Order: sequence, then structure tokens, then C-alpha cells
Amino acid sequence: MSVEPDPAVVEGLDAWRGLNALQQPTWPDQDELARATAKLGQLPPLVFAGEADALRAQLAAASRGEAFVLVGGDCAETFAEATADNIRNKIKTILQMAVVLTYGASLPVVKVGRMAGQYAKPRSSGDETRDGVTLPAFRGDIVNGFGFTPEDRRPDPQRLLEAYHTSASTLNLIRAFTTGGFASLLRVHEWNRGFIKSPAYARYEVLAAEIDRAIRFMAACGADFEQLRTVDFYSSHEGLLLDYERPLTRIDSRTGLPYDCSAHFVWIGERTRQLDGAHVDFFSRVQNPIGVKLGPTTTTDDALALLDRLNPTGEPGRLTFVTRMGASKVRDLLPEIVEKVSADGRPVTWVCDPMHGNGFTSASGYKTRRFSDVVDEVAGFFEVHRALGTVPGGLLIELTGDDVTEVLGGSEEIDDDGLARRYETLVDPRLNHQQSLELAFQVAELLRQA
Ligand SMILES: O=C[C@H](O)[C@H](O)COP(=O)(O)O
Ligand SMILES: C=C(OP(=O)(O)O)C(=O)O
Repeated sequence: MSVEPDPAVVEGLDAWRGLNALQQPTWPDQDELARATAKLGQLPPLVFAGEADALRAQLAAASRGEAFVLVGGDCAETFAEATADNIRNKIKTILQMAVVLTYGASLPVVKVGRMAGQYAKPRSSGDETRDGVTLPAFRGDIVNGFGFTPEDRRPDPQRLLEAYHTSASTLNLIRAFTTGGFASLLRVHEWNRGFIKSPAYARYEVLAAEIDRAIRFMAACGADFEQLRTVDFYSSHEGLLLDYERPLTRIDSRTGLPYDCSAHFVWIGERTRQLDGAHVDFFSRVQNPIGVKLGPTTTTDDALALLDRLNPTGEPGRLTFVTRMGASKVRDLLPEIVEKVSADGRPVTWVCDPMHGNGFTSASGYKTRRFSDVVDEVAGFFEVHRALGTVPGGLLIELTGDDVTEVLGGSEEIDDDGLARRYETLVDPRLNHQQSLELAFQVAELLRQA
């Protein structure tokens, strides 16, 4: 039997339209937009509300220190790169990182892909000028094309539909990989195949051999491995483009309540978390677990007001604060926020994004980050939580399973000249496969200490 929604709840889902929505494109043709969003509203949901509830319970466990969350994937997914190889390599990288963390810290890892919907990007500037020509900035494949031509940069509502279909096929493959045997822990070695033989690769092989031995031992003792054959893997993205999120928000027939069925977990970005803005209003009305990015300008009052708006009843797992202060500031700025929010008593899951506070442009002109800063911000995050007796609940990382050269350092020692070798991101630099594994080993150590 399905529960009918309260009409006021349904009406409220459009209240954001009367508020200030930052970082939205200027769609040139409103009729075309209306046709595309109407079509989107008729298409099936991408995820089931019950799955979002299951993730909420796991995020709640992470807030208590009973699990650790790993969110990983591209800065900006692209339609062209939604290929089987790319998706498989990203999943393998996340599974490998999760195994390193689980084994190292004896904690379950909640695996969340920044995948199957991470197509919209906030930009510092609404346009871009090259050689005297000014065009709208690239806002992600869901809005416009990366090519620097007026045709490419024109916001095109058909892209909303293409984002939906590409997300659906990505999710389909994710589900096939994670439930069809590929992600079975009995194949822990296989996930390392095909990657370059690096120090992190070798270190992973040693760990995988230990896991194999432990599994053989347990098998000899008669253990049943059914649970090791599949993994729960969730999808997430920044809930930036409200013309996409709203049509994919559906009423759950079990409860009569709205869920944003574009992904299991959606977060509000640092640039769109205004208390009186459209994003906070919209996401306050959906039932999914929600994240909010907190950058270095966040005050404790901001954080407490966001808690009031997004989790007034203090439901465990509902609200994740993703802090991204920067390596040089995290130890100064994070303690007061964590202390005051913890004193409030309503639970929050604390996740560290060590990427977005550490970007800069290198001498050769590439947008980059230092691997050492990424590691340092994570270390600072753990130190702050340890000092306060609060729980460092997880990590959010921009990564790719490929051998790109976008972040400086790591054991490959990528330097400024090296960035040009394989710099492929369309917006922000990502850890490559090797750097991702290296980070996982370092975080496992921090978790063990914690
Ligand atoms: O991913 C984060 C932002 O979208 C990105 O850093 C903005 O980049 P910009 O400053 O090049 O616009
Ligand atoms: C834009 C992002 O981050 P932030 O909102 O923290 O800048 C992001 O995670 O892609």
C-alpha cells in the first residue's frame, strides 16, 4: 500500500524557485528547458529510496566511529569517458583503497562513488576569455561542452537528458561489478591487475597476499564467504544543478516523503551553501543523506545554522559536514567548528575533503595540488578530532583509476614539468591510481592510531 504525500510537502519542493540559486547556467531557451525537465520528470528514478536509507544508516555508523566513509571519483565526469574501462578502473581503485583501509584499521568502509552524476561544476567566473574572445565558462557536461566555441559553450538542456542516460548506464555497470562477482573479496589480487607496477602496487600485493592467506585459513575452518562476494556501493555527486535534481526528486511510496533519486548521497557545495539560498532550501526538503562542504570562511554560526536547517531533529546519518580548510589552516580553523557542533549534541558525520582547499596554479600554468598537502590536511583532520575526542568519519577524494599526472608529488615524484605528461582533467586535478593507493595506506595508519 502506498502512502500519499502531504500536498504542502510536494509544493515545498519548488520553493527554491523563488530563492537565489547560485551557479546555475543561463539557459538560452526556456521552452527547450521546460521540455527537457518534463521528460526528465517522467523517466525512472536512478536509485531507490530504501538504498538511500541504508546509506544513511551506514553514515550514522561512521559518525559513531563504527565505520569509515570513502567517497571517490572524478572532479567532473564526462559523457565521453563513461566507458567500461574507465568505470572499472575507478571502481577497482576505490575497492583497493577500501581494502587497504578495512584491513589496516579493522573498520568497515562505506564505499561511495563520486560517480554516475558528477557532471555539474561551480566556477569562479561565469565566463572565460581567451585571446580576446569571451564565452560562457564550462560548467560540466550536463550544461555545456568543453570546446572553446560558441556552439559548445551554449547551455543545452538536452544535456540534462544525456547526463541522466549516462548516469543510468554508469550505475548499471557499477551494480553489475559490485554485485556480480567482480568486487568479491576473493578476487582481491585481480583489482591490482592492469595498473602500473609502482611502490603502492607492490605494497598492495603484499597486503592482498595476507588477505588471501587469512581467507584460506578461514575457509579451512569452514567459514562461509557468501557476504564477501558482493559489496554495497553508493553513488553521489554535488547537487548543484537544480533543474536536474528537482525532476529526479520523487515521492517514496513507502513513506509519502520526497527523495532525490538522482543519487544516494548529494552534497551542497562550498559556493552554494547560503542559508537563505535555493540549495539549502531544496535539500532541506528531501530525505537523502546530505553533505555540505565547509571551507575556510565557515563560521561556527554557519555550521550550527546549517545543522538547524538540514537536520533539525538530529537524525543520525542525515548530515555530513565535508570540511575542506586547506592543509595550512585545518589545525587552526577546524577545532572551534567541531567543538561547537559536537556540543550541540545532534549527530554529524565528519568527512575530510583534502583536495579543494589545496589548489593552486603551478609555474607552468596547470591547476594542481601537492600530494603532500593532501596528506597533511588529512593528518590535521585526524589530529583535530583526536584532540577533541570526536570522530574522523571519512574522506572525499577526487581520483581516477588512470595514470594521469595532475597532482604534484607522491612516490612517482611528479614535478611541474611532469604535469604536462598526462594532464586530462577538465576542471580540477585528481589523484592518479598510485597516489590514491598511497593515500589509503597513510590513512589506514592514521585510523589505526585513532
Ligand atoms: O571543483 C571545484 C570547482 O568547481 C573548481 O575549483 C572551480 O574552478 P575554477 O576556479 O577554475 O572555476
Ligand atoms: C566544487 C567542489 O568542491 P567545493 O564545493 O568544496 O569547492 C567539488 O567537490 O567538486
